[in-house]
Amino acid sequence: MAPKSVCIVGSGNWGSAIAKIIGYNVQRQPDAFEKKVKMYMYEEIVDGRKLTEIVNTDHENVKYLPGIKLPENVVAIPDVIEACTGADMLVFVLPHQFVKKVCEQMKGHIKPGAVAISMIKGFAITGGGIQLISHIIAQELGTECAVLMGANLAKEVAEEEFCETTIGSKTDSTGQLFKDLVETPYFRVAVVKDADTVEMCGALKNVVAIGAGIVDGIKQGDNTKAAVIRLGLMEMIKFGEEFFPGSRRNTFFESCGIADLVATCHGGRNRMLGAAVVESDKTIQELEKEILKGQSFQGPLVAREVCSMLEEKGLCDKFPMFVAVNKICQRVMDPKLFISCLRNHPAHL
Ligand SMILES: NC(=O)c1ccc[n+]([C@@H]2O[C@H](COP(=O)([O-])OP(=O)(O)OC[C@H]3O[C@@H](n4cnc5c(N)ncnc54)[C@H](O)[C@@H]3O)[C@@H](O)[C@H]2O)c1
Ligand SMILES: O=P(O)(O)OC[C@H](O)CO
Repeated sequence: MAPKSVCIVGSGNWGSAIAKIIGYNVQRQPDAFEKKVKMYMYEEIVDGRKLTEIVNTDHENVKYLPGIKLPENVVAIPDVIEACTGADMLVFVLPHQFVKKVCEQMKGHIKPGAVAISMIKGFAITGGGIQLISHIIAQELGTECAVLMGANLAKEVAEEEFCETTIGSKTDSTGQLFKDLVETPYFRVAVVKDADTVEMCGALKNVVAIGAGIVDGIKQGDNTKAAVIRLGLMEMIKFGEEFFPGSRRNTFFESCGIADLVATCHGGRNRMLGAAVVESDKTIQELEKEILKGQSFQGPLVAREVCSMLEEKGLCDKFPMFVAVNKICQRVMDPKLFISCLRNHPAHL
């Protein structure tokens, strides 16, 4: 079989870290993958130069993953149609709010038989309710779409610190193909079939991470944060029962579940946001700009998406932590009341 060509759709903090892995891995497996990896990059000017030009000349994404050299076979392309045309494998790694628009541009330009994977941690709300991003990609582009989620803080992965991740794929062949593309000695991949639960975990942990940050902001310690992680996990399992029936309990014990909760609740950007919301009066947008300098917090948007579904279904009482995080982000609840929400959690009744 001819080597497969790969296109990465996205080039932020995680997009660049995964591009480093893929760029090296395709070189190690020339029979399986084409050497050139195309990476769609949303164009912007950094220090008077185009970011694509910086990446293609200096081989570093100075804005989103500074200090990390990218392999020279990763080529940044500002036109998503040019980037995806002819690709056999599409790796989606954009902040979730941009996915629909980018897919609309790609529609009609996808190679027949191409397969996709989503590394995006979020949901979309459509007329039909809450939707998984991988389902949107599959519907829009007519491709199979697997997912990859895990305890994977981008900087640590880019610095080659050991971690695990979970690929969820309904077919073994696609799961294995993407495992071959991304696995390294420091980035270990488990493949499971329960893809929807894997993806749901990746999205919901962003909300719990804000809760962990709120605990830091109100100066509570590790016991309280552990309670947030545990109660968050309970709400994630409950959310699966309500919205994604058939979830397997074991999936929550993969890297995409408990491990990502632990990592994000200690070291993630959404945790930082939770603390900042307590410590300052600024809006989420102002905090995003100030703290992340162009990167994106996914948690507030996911909290809003989740709570709009819970309200519609009359389920808010069963998910007090998700609801409280959303209200605190919306500035309609005093963060000091977060603890009473934990104290009165239905898991204690
Ligand atoms: N950063 C991490 O540690 C990490 C780890 C695992 C998963 N994730 C997930 O990966 C996804 C992508 O996150 P990230 O960290 O790579 O991105 P990021 O937070 O660095 O986001 C910035 C990216 O968005 C792009 N962008 C801005 N405006 C755009 C537009 N209008 N259209 C298209 N793109 C636009 C920017 O060019 C940049 O590439 C998210 O769902 C995130 O939850 C992130
Ligand atoms: O920095 P966060 O909070 O977006 O989390 C990053 C990753 O999802 C951690 O696995």
